Amino acid sequence: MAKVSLDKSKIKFLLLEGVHQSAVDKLTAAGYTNVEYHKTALPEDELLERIKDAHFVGLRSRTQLTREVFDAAEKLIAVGCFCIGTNQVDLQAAQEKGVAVFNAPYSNTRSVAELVIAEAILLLRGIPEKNAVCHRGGWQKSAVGSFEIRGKTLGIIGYGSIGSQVSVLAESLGMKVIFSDVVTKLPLGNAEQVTQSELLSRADIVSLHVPELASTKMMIGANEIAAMKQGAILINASRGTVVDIDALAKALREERLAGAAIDVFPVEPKGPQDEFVSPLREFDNVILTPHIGGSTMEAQANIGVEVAEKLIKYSDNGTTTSSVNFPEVALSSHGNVHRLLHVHQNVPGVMSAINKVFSENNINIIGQHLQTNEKVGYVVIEVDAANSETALEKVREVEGTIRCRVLF
Ligand SMILES: NC(=O)c1ccc[n+]([C@@H]2O[C@H](COP(=O)([O-])OP(=O)(O)OC[C@H]3O[C@@H](n4cnc5c(N)ncnc54)[C@H](O)[C@@H]3O)[C@@H](O)[C@H]2O)c1
Ligand SMILES: O=C(O)CC[C@@H](O)C(=O)O
Repeated sequence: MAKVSLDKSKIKFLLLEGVHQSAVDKLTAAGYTNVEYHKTALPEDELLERIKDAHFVGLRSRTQLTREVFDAAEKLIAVGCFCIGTNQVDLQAAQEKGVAVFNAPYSNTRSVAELVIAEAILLLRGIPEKNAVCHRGGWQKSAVGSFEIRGKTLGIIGYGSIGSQVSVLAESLGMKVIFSDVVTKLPLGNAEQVTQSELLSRADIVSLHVPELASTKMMIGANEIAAMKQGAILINASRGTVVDIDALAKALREERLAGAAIDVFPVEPKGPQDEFVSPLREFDNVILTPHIGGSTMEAQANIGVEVAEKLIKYSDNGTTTSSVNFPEVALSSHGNVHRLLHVHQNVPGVMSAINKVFSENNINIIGQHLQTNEKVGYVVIEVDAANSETALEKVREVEGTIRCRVLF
């Protein structure tokens, strides 16, 4: 019988943006030795070239996987975002091509939460300006404008994995926490859910922890900043599209806000060779960081393992648990049977056509696992080894098929 399950050594992993070595180690230990590793994001033309024969791609926040890239990526099976955000990936295009996308939803959340708390303390004490003055030879020894965070009100917009951890840390330091979210959330500790407008009017520090969505684009603009307390502080470690930077710069220039900490920007340099351009560079009372909220050794090592494991499981046995765009199927290893992984448009008639292939060709189905979302169906069919090649050939012809592969 012809070999239809791809040899592991032929499965190409394209890893970009310096994902942690732990990912490479995991892949290698699992038998995936064909790993092409790049320390940076690739220029678009090079990405289009390198991704052509890749079965898996791993990236962080700088690589844009557009529809054009998916069109070029003829062999792509799955994408691993070695981070939380998946806004850099055209999830719709991925789904239409039958490409599963995975991320690491928790591994760097503590790192972001710690940074936010540190920034809140530094900004309330006016440390960024005092530090800048010292560097220039000055000596601003004064308590004016310096405050403890104890007793102050922290307003968290987006009470998810990161927002809720910031909440717990802030309360442990004696802060009062209020939060707003589009979903009703169980408050941790003594935190209180309020409307966004109430939050803006009450908080001494506003910290943003929402994902990049059409609904969060520019959600903090001139009106929202005007609604904040005089002398309040804004922290954004979510996504650069969430805040109107020009409106923020204006409020800082007018001394409406006492300071800000911004980790993410509408346009971020592609790498160290590019200049970081922002109207916020002029302010000593703004902490500017190069999108490193989640960049700690602990977080990156954990992310490397977590995402590599998800890619390995999908490659080895078809499991899609926790994919962000794909129906979730959890499978154990397949022993002696062969496993067909069939991705199809979720329209009436596809499953009956697939099942007809098996009955008409007298192929016994040993096991079948089906999950769907509104666009895509993912069915895993276990068959006897002797029948997998015929089954693969026939189900590939079923109308509505997006892709199909076999594992053994
Ligand atoms: N700076 C960094 O390095 C860094 C690191 C990790 C994550 N992030 C960013 O932080 C974001 C949040 O991460 P998370 O793990 O807490 O995500 P999460 O999905 O756990 O939480 C997001 C929360 O925002 C809420 N939300 C969505 N739209 C909202 C709106 N319009 N108003 C109020 N709440 C809204 C959601 O209901 C959810 O509770 C990520 O999507 C990512 O973009 C940045
Ligand atoms: O590592 C990165 O580039 C992105 C980190 C962060 O924004 C995330 O979404 O997890």
